[in-house]
Amino acid sequence: MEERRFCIGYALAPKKRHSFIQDSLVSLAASRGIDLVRIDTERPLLDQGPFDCILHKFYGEDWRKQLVEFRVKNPNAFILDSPDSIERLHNRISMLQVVSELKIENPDESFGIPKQIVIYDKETLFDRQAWEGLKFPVIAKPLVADGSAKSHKMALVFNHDCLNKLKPPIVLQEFVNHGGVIFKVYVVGQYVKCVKRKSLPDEPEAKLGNVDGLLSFSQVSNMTPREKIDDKYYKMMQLDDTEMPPLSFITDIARGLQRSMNLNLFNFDVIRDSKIGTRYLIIDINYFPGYAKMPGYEKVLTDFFCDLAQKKEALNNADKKKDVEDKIGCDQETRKIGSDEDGGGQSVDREKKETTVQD
Ligand SMILES: Nc1ncnc2c1ncn2[C@@H]1O[C@H](COP(=O)(O)OP(=O)(O)OP(=O)(O)O)[C@@H](O)[C@H]1O
Ligand SMILES: O=P(O)(O)O[C@H]1[C@H](OP(=O)(O)O)[C@@H](OP(=O)(O)O)[C@@H](O)[C@@H](O)[C@@H]1OP(=O)(O)O
Ligand SMILES: [Mg+2]
Ligand SMILES: [Mg+2]
Repeated sequence: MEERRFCIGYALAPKKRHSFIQDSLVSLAASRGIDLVRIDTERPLLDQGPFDCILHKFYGEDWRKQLVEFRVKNPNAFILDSPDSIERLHNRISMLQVVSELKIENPDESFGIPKQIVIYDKETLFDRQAWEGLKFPVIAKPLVADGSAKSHKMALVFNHDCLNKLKPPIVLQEFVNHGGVIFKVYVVGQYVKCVKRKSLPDEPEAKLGNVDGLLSFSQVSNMTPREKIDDKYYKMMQLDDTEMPPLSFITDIARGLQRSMNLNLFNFDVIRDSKIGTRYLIIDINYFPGYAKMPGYEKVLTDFFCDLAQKKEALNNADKKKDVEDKIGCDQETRKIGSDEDGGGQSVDREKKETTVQD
């Protein structure tokens, strides 16, 4: 009998394609019956395939429409992840709202988000009342987090004097001292992996020198050594000495977020408050992050794809069984109704299948 293969079409921007689709991943997946096939986003999706699953980090109205059409034609295929679920991560307020709504019972650790406000216009930026309760330094982050270079442009703000340089809409988030180390938690379906990365130093104003009230930066944890804000500081930093957060606590948060956001592929950034060593703050959530930086990413992703293949198989089998049952049911009905034409030709109203994968 011919081997049944599971075909995943991927639609990724060039940068992501180069980092994620590595030979090591493609060959491991292929050896376990999974084919990774590039989707040509310049051509209609429905002209390509067939695909059992679509993996995408690609935006735009046209792409959304194409996914809707694909879903109608392929109700048993998976779309990772649903554009509606991803959408929430494109706004830094809605992104962290899910964290605030999350309830996790844990006697030893607590979690939340830093104090923050959203500013839509210059006028409000200078309105001291709007700042009430917010302490300097703050980090100004673009409200929109759509993956553009602009959306990663941050600024550390130390006082009111340089507010003119900020461009709303922005989120102003209190800077929390956290020992210069950030925890990145990668989620792939049920899999959760927490790693350490370098971050901004505690008391940045003192550590980074005279910074004129405002210091701009972008993607600190991705920086190459040449770009680091203060190389001496990073040399001094002993990343290895930093204790990891309790894994079960992090896993609980990851699973909670996954459930409420209905996403399979994301990561989130966590910092530990230096003042309250058991308090963790979630500062960022990213859709389809740089998984290739995760140790052993090929196996993790391949295992996840294999799980999908099994789920798809189960769906197909359930459909086949239903078809047989319907056919039998239908034949009996036809026999009962006799010559009633409508009775025999009824189509089955199929249960709407979710394209995201939940256990
Ligand atoms: N409230 C905060 N307190 C202290 N440091 C922070 C805070 N918010 C952000 N940072 C630092 O700034 C960096 C960038 O912030 P953030 O993660 O929100 O930006 P991003 O551009 O969305 O990052 P990514 O590349 O992970 O998508 C963080 O990795 C962390 O080092
Ligand atoms: O490749 P992309 O453009 O998707 O970049 C993503 C980047 O992954 P990369 O390592 O592949 O650059 C991620 O890094 P890690 O959190 O894993 O460190 C994170 O910075 C995301 O925010 C970026 O997504 P964006 O916010 O820009 O959509
Ligand atoms: Mg981040
Ligand atoms: Mg981000």
